[in-house]
Amino acid sequence: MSSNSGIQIPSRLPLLCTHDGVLLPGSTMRISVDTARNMQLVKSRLLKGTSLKSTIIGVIPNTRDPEHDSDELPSLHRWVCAVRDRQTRCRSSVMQMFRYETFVLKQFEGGPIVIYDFITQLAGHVTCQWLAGWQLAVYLIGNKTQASLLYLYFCPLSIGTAGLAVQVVGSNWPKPHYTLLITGLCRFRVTQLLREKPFPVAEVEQLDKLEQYTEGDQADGELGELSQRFYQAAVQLVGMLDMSVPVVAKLRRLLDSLPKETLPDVLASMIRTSNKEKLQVLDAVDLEERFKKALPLLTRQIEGLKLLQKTRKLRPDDDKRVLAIRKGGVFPGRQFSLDEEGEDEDGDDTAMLEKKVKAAAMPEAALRVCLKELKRLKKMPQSMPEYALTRNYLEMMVELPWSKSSTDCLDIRAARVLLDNDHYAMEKLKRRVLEYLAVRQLKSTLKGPILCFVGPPGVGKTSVGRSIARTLGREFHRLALGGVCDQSDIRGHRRTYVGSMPGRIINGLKTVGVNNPVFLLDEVDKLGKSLQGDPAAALLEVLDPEQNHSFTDHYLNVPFDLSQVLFIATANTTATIPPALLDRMEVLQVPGYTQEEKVEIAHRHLIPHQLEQHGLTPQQLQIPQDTTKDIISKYTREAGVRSLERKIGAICRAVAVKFAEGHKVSRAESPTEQHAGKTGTFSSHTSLLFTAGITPAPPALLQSKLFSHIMRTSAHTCTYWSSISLSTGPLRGGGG
Ligand SMILES: Nc1ncnc2c1ncn2[C@@H]1O[C@H](COP(=O)(O)OP(=O)(O)OP(=O)(O)O)[C@@H](O)[C@H]1O
Repeated sequence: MSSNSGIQIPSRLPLLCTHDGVLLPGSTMRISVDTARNMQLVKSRLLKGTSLKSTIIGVIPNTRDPEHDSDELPSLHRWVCAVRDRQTRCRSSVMQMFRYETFVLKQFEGGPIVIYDFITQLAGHVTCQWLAGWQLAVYLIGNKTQASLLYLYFCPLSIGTAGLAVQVVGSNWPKPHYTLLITGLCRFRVTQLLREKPFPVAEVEQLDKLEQYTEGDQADGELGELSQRFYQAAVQLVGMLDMSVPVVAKLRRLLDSLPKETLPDVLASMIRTSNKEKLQVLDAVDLEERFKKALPLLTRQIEGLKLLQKTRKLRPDDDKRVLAIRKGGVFPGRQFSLDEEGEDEDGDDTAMLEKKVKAAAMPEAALRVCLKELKRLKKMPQSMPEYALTRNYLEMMVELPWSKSSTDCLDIRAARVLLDNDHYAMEKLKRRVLEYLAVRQLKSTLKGPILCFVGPPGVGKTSVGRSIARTLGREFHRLALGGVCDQSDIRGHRRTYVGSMPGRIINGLKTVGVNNPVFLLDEVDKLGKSLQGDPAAALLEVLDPEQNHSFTDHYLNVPFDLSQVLFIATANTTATIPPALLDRMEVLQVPGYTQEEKVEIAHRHLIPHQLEQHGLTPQQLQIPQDTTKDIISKYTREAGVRSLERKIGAICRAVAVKFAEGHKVSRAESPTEQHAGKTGTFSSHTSLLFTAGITPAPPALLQSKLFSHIMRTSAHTCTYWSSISLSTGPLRGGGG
């Protein structure tokens, strides 16, 4: 503004009434324009005008509640009055009149008498939103001796800020609106409203003379002292901030170069102040009064900062909070505030995002795209729908593990032990996996092959995949491909689509946070096909070691190197896997288990696992091998062990119920206590079945449909069966 000497604002200004806050001279703010009048102003004045003058508009703060603000222009040119009998009527009746009994007063006598104390009283009762922005004058009319009758005269705040529209951005979403970036130049007073439609234009009187600031004549007397105190307070405030932040350093320099008269406006727009306080500063046409109004606000901010520094030691990562002042540039840049609480993220989040982009260690191509998007983002108003899309994109890009990988801790002996511990049998499969791991140990950049475990359900294909990840010390991620029939599930959507997202591969990488996890592509044989494309075809690129170093997800639109990812696929059959996909994988058949193997798997893995799952100890429940064999041969018919595990789970639940009930297995109740050895322990075949509600029934009963049904169903049913059995007296048969 200092260089603006000689600029005179036009004597006629179009008026923009805004709810967005109070524009003070020397500050810049964004104003959202969506009312019909304001839209008209933008269209016919800002967008059509060609001269500098046409970009200067008058901004009138309209702090009435926007919800209750009608399309009507605030009564700029009307005398709006209310009557109050000072003696008899209570204030609420004033309020009512204030709101509903307004009328046009044609004649009035006497001069304006502003009764300040009355205004203050009233201000407490009128919602601030409603009152603020209105200048209130009270006229005493009629017989001056009848002072009880008061006429209130309201006229809208006639002081506003002439502003230069620096940027106009329009959008049609969610409804047509413009966003203006306006820099405040000086105060003006509305002297006469010239027209109201299509947008208000008024005759104005310029209040702050722009050139007066540049003349440099030092004020003396009280004003000089006040301005010096204000300057020192401003220096103290800036000194409390982090000087390494560029905007703070710039502000410090500005404090010295700006004329002192401008400081109240500039500082009041930056520090934490309410709209009401800003209005008071705006209303203070007299410079001395303005300093007096703004100085307490500045002192309050300093005290607040001192308190904050006392209560909270600044940590290095707390510069984020200090950065909260970075609401853009300093005067005449964007309006910025020292608000630390609540909205610390908003203003500087693009700066944070930029930092994250630079720290993400992404390849050059990706970095270039990100920086370009970031540049666009900075220019975009936040209200634009594309703002959110671009932000989401950038956030996704910075979260991806471009060069973050876990270190393999591969020891073949340990791997063998681990695989043996996790899985019984499966010799062929384990041998091949060990070979694969051994080659990987020798050549860490091994490209392929991609292993595909094919076998019936429940034979441990998925859990071997998990074990491999554990053996390698890598992150594990399972992609369930069953039923996937849209290729964008794999490759993502292009960003032009509404609600676009990256594909599962990229999402999985984001979840695990490293670029070398073990990805288990579960059920590749159940991939579907639809009008949305063939996901199996999209997988071809992913699974081809020659191509997957530059896998391009449609959403990211930049290549991501998948060559470090270890892909393992599982399928129940190769018949439905597309040949091209099958060709890229090494198929390892995982056959079903024999009965003996199942018994071993049950006792080594499934029973301990189920006991742990049900909170039981091996002392509380021991399942004899005979029982396991019975369950395998008579109640499960499967190649894998999933249903066997379920049956063991059913037994555990039944036993858990007994223990939870504090059930003591007494001789009278349980004929099997002798087998159990001690009360509350279930170990023998008979006691086990008894406890699970599976009574050691005679062979005929064992074969019966009812018994099979019980074995197949829940513990609840089993308990029911138990009670029937108990009530029928001592049990016959059963072994142990
Ligand atoms: N050899 C084994 N040793 C130990 N546990 C096993 C073995 N085989 C299977 N299991 C167990 O069986 C359960 C089912 O295994 P898993 O889910 O891996 O089967 P799957 O072959 O992937 O089945 P599907 O084809 O239906 O996905 C798991 O709890 C697993 O631990």
